[in-house]
Amino acid sequence: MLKRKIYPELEGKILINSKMIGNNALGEVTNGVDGAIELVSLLQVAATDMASDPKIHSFEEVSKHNQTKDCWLIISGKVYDVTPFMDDHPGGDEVLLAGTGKDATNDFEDVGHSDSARDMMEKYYIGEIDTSTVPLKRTFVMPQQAPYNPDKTPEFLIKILQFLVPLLILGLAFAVRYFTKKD
Ligand code: HEM
Repeated sequence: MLKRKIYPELEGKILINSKMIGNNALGEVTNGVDGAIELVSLLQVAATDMASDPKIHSFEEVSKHNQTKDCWLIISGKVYDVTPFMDDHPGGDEVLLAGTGKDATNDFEDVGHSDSARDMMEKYYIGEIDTSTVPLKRTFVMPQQAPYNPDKTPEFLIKILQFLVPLLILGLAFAVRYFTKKD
């Protein structure tokens, strides 16, 4: 018969992607067959809990964490608290800070992060983003074309001058000729 044992010390610190962390807990549990079975069920419960009940954060809440000492990022619908990673990020803390207050997925993907960088993210995962609270991306709107200007005054004036100026020159030429002939 199975002897059920409870491991309160395991609570909240056992699972990250099916890998157990915490040596004490692992040692204690694997010492006995009963314990191992219990551990499996504990892990299953924890895994189910984690999978079915991630914390949902609103965009507004996440956006408030926008400092070096308190920095949350939204990447691919997930929320990461990268505060402990600020000093160690190979790309520097400034790019991480610049990724706050928005969906940083494109920033993250544009860099072409390695698989090990992606594995690392699990460490900082703190929940999902409530997508309905994320403001729509600002899309480029073509500026309205300047309305057609029906006022053709300058063009009209130029056309008249183009016609009048040669006439004036011609008139002047005739006048000069006329007066010089008289002399
Ligand atoms: C949880 C989030 C993040 C993690 C765990 C992470 C991790 C890493 C790691 C491990 C590298 C080294 C290269 C590699 O292995 O790919 C790296 C490089 C880099 N990261 Fe991140 N990163 C994160 C978010 C971001 C974000 C949001 C940006 C914004 C643009 C960014 C920008 C960069 C840049 C520019 C480099 C290149 C550094 C270089 O090669 O000169 N990272 N990141």
